[in-house]
Amino acid sequence: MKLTASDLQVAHGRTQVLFGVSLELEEGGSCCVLGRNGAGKTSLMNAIMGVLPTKAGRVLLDDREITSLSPWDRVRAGLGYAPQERSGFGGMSVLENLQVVLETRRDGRRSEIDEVLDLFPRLKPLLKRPATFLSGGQRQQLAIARALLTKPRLLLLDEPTEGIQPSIVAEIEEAILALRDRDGIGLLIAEQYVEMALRMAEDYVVLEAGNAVAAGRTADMDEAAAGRLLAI
Ligand SMILES: Nc1ncnc2c1ncn2[C@@H]1O[C@H](COP(=O)(O)OP(=O)(O)OP(=O)(O)O)[C@@H](O)[C@H]1O
Repeated sequence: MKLTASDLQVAHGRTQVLFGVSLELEEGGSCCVLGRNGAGKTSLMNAIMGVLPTKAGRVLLDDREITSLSPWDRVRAGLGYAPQERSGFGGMSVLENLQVVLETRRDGRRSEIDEVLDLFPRLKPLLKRPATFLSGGQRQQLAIARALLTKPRLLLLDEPTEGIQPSIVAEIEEAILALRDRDGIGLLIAEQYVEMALRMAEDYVVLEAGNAVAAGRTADMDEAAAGRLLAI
């Protein structure tokens, strides 16, 4: 499923935060949205998901315009989202958090929960634990697992390893790469660090103050120039 975002403009109240951002992601492709704090990465993800209204611009999945669809209809159209706040229901157990997502689908099979747990085995002994008592890394794994249970063809991940201890970061990266390379799921990843982008994505876009200021293939990235754009 191809994603096309063209000329997106987004405002929080009267403060405009995206000034016409475009990006394209081919079926099964992977793209990293790089930018320092406040550059607009989360706003871009939220606009693509329909969580945040757009002032102007369009979002297409293949040739279908989804700009006016609700977030839920975008999920049904094939987008999955693990947001930065790693939402989920804190008072509910890990298993219940997975079950409620599965139950939103008519064709959900119980075995799908086992499949996502195989990807994140660290969650297996924690199934009865309320989500609120998970560590940051475990909550991120739960957030990605929940997104996967919507059966996305394209997964949006907002800073999936931010603030997480290094040993779990490696596990999360490994799982994300398996989704890309084994399952062919497209990836759009918001990220602050160039090294992560180089490992996880074929394409990149750099946002600065709500504008896309550089883009290309990560293999051809001028790391020094990208680093300067991201330096505080
Ligand atoms: N709810 C809001 N109301 C007003 N301004 C907001 C709101 N959310 C974000 N902003 C502002 O919009 C701009 C872009 O924020 P956004 O969260 O999209 O950036 P980001 O690149 O994801 O940053 P971070 O890495 O800190 O998450 C920032 O200037 C931020 O202060």
